[in-house]
Amino acid sequence: MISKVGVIGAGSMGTALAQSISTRVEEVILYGRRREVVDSVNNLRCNKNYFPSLHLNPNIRAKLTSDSLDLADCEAIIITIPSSEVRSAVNTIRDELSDTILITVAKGLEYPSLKTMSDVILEESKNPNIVSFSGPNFADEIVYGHLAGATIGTDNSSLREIMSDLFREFILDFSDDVRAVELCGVLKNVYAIGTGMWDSVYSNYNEHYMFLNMCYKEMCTFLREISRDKDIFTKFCCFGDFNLTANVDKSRNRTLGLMIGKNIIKTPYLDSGVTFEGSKSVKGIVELADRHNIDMPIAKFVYDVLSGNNNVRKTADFLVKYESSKR
Ligand SMILES: NC(=O)C1=CN([C@@H]2O[C@H](COP(=O)(O)OP(=O)(O)OC[C@H]3O[C@@H](n4cnc5c(N)ncnc54)[C@H](O)[C@@H]3O)[C@@H](O)[C@H]2O)C=CC1
Ligand SMILES: O=C(CO)COP(=O)(O)O
Repeated sequence: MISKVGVIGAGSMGTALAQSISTRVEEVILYGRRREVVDSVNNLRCNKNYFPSLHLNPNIRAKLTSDSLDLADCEAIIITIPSSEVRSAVNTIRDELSDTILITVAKGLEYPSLKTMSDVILEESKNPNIVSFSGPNFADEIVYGHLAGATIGTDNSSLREIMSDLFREFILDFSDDVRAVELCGVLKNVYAIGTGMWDSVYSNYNEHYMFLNMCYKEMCTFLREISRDKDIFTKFCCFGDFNLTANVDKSRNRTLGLMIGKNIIKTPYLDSGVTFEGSKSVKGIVELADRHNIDMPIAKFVYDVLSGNNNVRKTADFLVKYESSKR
């Protein structure tokens, strides 16, 4: 159904999705900021900064975001850059976005607006054809064509059909609450950091799964308040992605929590250049929770430790006492 797709962001997820959908469409343009990445895609047929040993399919071409983009030719555009960059990136190209489908993959919340990326994209582009794509998806597995599940957020049935065709490499489920799908991705990053912190202090399986359960309960309490989709809890974007990111050491967010807990990284945590989405979103999640009067001690734990206001051991002990006091 779709023949040409633009992917903004030639990092891990951008390259992975470009490779995945290239089997379904005639042409994929991968838009990158760095000349060396664009040159390696076009001349060596690989993205040497992210997946140096992967041969990219021949219908993937790369372009510099600073050049003329010709985005108007693309029937769909997938936005795969860190959330903190989305507003300015979309603003720069807003005149070319009026007729396309915009797919957001970024798992972050804007601060201090507390807007999800679909809100940000709508505000900047004025184009309502926005779909959220989220699930338990490590880019380094997608890029090699391994099976994966994802949730498509859209309330438009024809977009649903188009997405089913475009992402045929995935097992999909659907939600008509675009924002809830995105918030699942934001929340699971926060709890992945928290679980990493917790696991740096408590190392038994019982302790790990007790905490994991507490995190999921807190995440569900938040979603129950915010989500129009009452079945969101069993979808890929929620249960699957929460588990993947909190449990698997390949997750950057979980690794950040582990490294802080083991004193490899000092707090207050300052931006390192690595895409640790949860560290940027946690303050917004804590404020959203306050706004809706939702008790979220674990999100506060993560925020307190990252901002240097408390250490992992003390805060983990506080959480145990807090949970016990609810009896
Ligand atoms: N890597 C993964 O397994 C997954 C990542 N995501 C989400 O996708 C988003 C991107 O993550 P990754 O690809 O992993 O990050 P990454 O750090 O691997 O790549 C991000 C890329 O975006 C580029 N970039 C930044 N600002 C840009 C701009 N204004 N214009 C063009 N390019 C720009 C950077 O140069 C970098 O190449 C994040 O929100 C992440 O949570 C979602 C699912 C899985
Ligand atoms: O979103 C992801 C998997 O679904 C990637 O997680 P990290 O950003 O923690 O690596």
